[in-house]
Amino acid sequence: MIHVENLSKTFTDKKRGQVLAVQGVSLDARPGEIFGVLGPNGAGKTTLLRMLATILTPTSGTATIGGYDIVQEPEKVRAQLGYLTGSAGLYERLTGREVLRYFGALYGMAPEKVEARIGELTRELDMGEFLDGRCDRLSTGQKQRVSIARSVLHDPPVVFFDEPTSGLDLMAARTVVRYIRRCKEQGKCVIFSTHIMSEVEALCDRIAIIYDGKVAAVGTLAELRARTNAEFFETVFLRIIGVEED
Ligand SMILES: Nc1ncnc2c1ncn2[C@@H]1O[C@H](COP(=O)(O)OP(=O)(O)OP(=O)(O)O)[C@@H](O)[C@H]1O
Repeated sequence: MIHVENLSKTFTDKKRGQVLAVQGVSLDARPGEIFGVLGPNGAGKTTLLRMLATILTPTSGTATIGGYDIVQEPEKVRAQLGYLTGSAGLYERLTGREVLRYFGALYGMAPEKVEARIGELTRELDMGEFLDGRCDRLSTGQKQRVSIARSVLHDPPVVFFDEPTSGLDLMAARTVVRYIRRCKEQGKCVIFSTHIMSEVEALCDRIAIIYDGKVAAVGTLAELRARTNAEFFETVFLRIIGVEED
């Protein structure tokens, strides 16, 4: 479903000069798989996802989503994709339901289809109590659920969740994690970026550890444990990125 080959992105920064944010990343992810992208701050996770979502143009390399090339066929790629970013703002004066209806129209969905999806997502994300409240009065966790609903409203086969639980309390994070599992059950290909080890352990079928813009390792949890001869996932991670443990 996702095929990435030797993808790189270099930024030119006034102060830092050339920033090699992503360097020669190759990976594949399949339908029904939760693929974790794990790495420390600044590793290049967001840049990688933004290239795949056709928001940034790669400096070199190629990638396809559902068989469509991210540079040649960006509209087709976007139709296959739901993308939840940390910075997604909601329209404060609208209710959650109004936001979803508005985005349904932007996605070009028929109104009946939009209403049916809103019903489904209200159940799946437990939004019944607050969907008709104005967005500026919602809690952080409630806003996040509306943002998730907005990003998957068109029922895309591929979803990217970029640090979806960041800033959420335990209960709100659990709702999001449950929804990510549900996406997998529905056969979607889920790319999940985080630096929270416990979420990776609980959720991901396979994991790419990104460090300094490169894939330092990719595999199942069991494969990564065997490769590093470690059980505790923090130790696995530190050994892969070559940092000595205390
Ligand atoms: N527009 C830009 N111009 C210059 N440098 C950038 C730009 N966007 C990102 N970078 C740099 O590219 C590198 C990778 O950043 P990126 O945001 O992809 O990392 P990340 O793994 O998502 O980190 P975090 O977990 O902090 O979100 C960093 O050094 C960052 O400062």
